[in-house]
Amino acid sequence: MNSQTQAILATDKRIDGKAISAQVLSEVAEQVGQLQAQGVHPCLAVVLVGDDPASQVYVKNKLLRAAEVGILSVEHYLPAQTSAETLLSLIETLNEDAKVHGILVQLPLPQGIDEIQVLEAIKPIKDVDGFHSSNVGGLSQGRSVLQPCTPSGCMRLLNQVRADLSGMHAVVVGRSNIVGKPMAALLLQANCTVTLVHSKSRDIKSLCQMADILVAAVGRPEMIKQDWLKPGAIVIDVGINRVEKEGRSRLVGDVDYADVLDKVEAITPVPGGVGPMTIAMLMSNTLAAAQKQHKLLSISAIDG
Ligand SMILES: Nc1nc(=O)c2c([nH]1)NC[C@@H]1CN(c3ccc(C(=O)N[C@@H](CCC(=O)O)C(=O)O)cc3)C=[N+]21
Repeated sequence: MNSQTQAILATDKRIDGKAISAQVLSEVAEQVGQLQAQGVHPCLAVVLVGDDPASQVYVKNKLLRAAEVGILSVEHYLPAQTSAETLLSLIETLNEDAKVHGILVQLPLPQGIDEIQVLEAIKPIKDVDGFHSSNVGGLSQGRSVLQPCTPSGCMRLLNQVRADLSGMHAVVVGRSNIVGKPMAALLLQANCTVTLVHSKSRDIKSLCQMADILVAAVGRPEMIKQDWLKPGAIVIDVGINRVEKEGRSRLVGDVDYADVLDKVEAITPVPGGVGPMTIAMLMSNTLAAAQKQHKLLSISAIDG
């Protein structure tokens, strides 16, 4: 095999999150256009507390994507010392503002603010992150509710490789409320056998070796190597780790991409995999929230 063929084969295995997110965004843009024609202008409110530089970059990217698909946005930047009362009263104002369809409070919040209390204050129908207990519970019951963006983006990427995931063994590494737990719920809904692995699990490596689908969401740079995988596994890498390599700052995932590439059927790169999908699903959720608030979408289970 010459190196060019090898390169093409290698690219074939790469699940192109950038391209797939562009597809999602163009579908969203089209539907936003239809809503606008009916006089509804979908609008996302983004709240950022404090001055974490990574959060500022993420928020900026979200606002750029919103503008591209025709979703309006309002930004609220609050200082790190903001009290819980001030933040809660802003959320109340946004809840009551009929022009605002989606509310996103960027995480993590500064220390001293109770994250759960803040997320619970957002009206479930405007909860485009899917973090309110009503949406978390609805997801676990298999109802059609607003779903967390990163896991739903991962499902979209998986469905690009296989339309039907029934009976596959999915191993999710990491049990966060934002990724691991909702990811397990979505995979279960797609009829996978699901193993949720975490820091207290015994023999993590051999659990990973059982995976037809491996979802890595632990935040440990390049932890997963070739010998952790079953041949032909499908790998979704949620990790975004900034590391110093050859004197430069680079982003790497939780999976050692170069090491595992030969062994997998398909794998998401970092960057250009799950990250762009997360933002695309946020736009899709904002559209769905606007449709629902104007009774143009019959998601029976999302209520005010
Ligand atoms: N309430 C809330 N909702 C979130 O969805 C949320 C959050 N808080 N806090 C932080 C995390 C992280 N997150 C990312 C979104 C896009 C990329 C992304 O687009 N990444 C690019 C690279 C970006 C870069 O170069 O840094 C990529 O992977 O290709 C990454 C990370 C959303 N989050």
